[in-house]
Amino acid sequence: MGTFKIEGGQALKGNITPQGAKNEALQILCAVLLTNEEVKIDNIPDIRDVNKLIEILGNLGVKIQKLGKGSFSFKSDDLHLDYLQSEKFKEEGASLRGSIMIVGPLLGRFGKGYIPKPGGDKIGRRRLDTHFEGFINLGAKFRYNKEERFYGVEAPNGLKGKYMLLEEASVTGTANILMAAVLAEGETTIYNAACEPYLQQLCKMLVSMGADIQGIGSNLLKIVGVKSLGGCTHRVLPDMVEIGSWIGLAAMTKSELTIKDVSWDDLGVIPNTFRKLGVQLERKGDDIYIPAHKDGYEVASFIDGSIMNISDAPWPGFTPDLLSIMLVVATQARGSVLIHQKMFESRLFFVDKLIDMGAKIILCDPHRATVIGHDFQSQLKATTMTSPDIRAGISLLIAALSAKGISTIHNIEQIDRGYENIDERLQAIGAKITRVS
Ligand SMILES: CC(=O)N[C@H]1[C@@H](OP(=O)(O)OP(=O)(O)OC[C@H]2O[C@@H](n3ccc(=O)[nH]c3=O)[C@H](O)[C@@H]2O)O[C@H](CO)[C@@H](O)[C@@H]1O
Ligand SMILES: C=C(OP(=O)(O)O)C(=O)O
Repeated sequence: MGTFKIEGGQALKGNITPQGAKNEALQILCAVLLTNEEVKIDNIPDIRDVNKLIEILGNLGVKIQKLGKGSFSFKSDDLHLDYLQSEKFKEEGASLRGSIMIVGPLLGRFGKGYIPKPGGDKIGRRRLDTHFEGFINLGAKFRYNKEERFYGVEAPNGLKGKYMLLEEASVTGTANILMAAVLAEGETTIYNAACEPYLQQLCKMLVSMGADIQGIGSNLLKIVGVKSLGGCTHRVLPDMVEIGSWIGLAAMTKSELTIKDVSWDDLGVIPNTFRKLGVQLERKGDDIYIPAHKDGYEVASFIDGSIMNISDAPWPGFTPDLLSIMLVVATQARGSVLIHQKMFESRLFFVDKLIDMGAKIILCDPHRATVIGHDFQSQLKATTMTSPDIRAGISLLIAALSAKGISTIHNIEQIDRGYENIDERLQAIGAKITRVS
């Protein structure tokens, strides 16, 4: 189990450039399975989850070449599909969430796809029904081995396009069904599709490979299947959750930071949601400039004077992956705020650690926490903690960087799952953070 030691309480300063987006990279990498031609991808983040997926692709027989930092070429012209039945795959496929998205492209191209119950954060139930109902709609036969927790879909006679209304706008579910539908016969309609920028990016990549997709960016996708897809080049967007993490870090440590090349137009409500907590940020070209919040930041109130509420919703709503960061930023705001995590059931339990550090938080139930901000009248106190999931992990790291004294965070593999080289990048803007094991 890896550990960070963090000496908090110092203001940071400088520029930080966000990595390529983890959740986009996971979709895009799975799409390389759809063609036997070469696909070149730039701005792939060097993080644990992405590297694990690249390893799975390699074991499946994809020819992979590293062209430079974050830049890879993939060629899926001679796949070893028998790997999908191996014990090795059962272990490797189960180690991250993103691996689930190999099923759609494999089913679309080869008429069969398999996956063990995927991993990812333990943040409550994470059902896969939307994925498999979508494949069944396209004509696949579904089987599930309960003992081994191993899922399979098969369509030896190919897939047929269909109208479907998804039960929920699942991000990976939409990506998976879409990647199967692009090679199905006839027209598929996916209503209540997830439509976040990373899915739009996947759609654009598929179109550049020769797919026919209408409605990109909306929750109604119309796909006309094609016989085969060709190669393409694609660049991954900057990671909006990392960008939000750096905004939160700047506010909590009263630091002046510039976040470079953020692709502002793809950030949706993220900048304004930080403004609800009183965090000032300015657009400068495609950068975000955050001044040092010397006098702190004050929570806004609703027009009717009721308590501010920040909650998640499928895109274009506020991403659930930034709520833990909002919560930690709220601990030093002037005013109170209700954080409502609607999607996941067990993502707020980490507040215990913040309470230990002196934060004023009432966990109302597993989905809601009321935070009464300190307005920097009282600093959080350093402590020893263990990171339960990726976003709780980064939130605890931000808390530790703002706290007085030396904190220790264990299980930092959770943070490394989604943040590239985080210790060195934070050291470059003045943070006192060391990786001790
Ligand atoms: C690898 C990857 O890309 N992971 C992301 C992906 O996970 P993932 O695709 O697994 O998440 P889903 O979009 O399927 O659903 C997330 C959770 O929200 C619930 N739900 C979803 C849609 C909806 O309309 N109502 C609803 O309640 C689901 O029941 C589930 O508990 O999307 C999540 C939601 O943005 C993010 O937190 C994850 O970081
Ligand atoms: C929940 C997350 O990731 P995953 O879906 O990979 O567990 C996340 O990135 O916040």
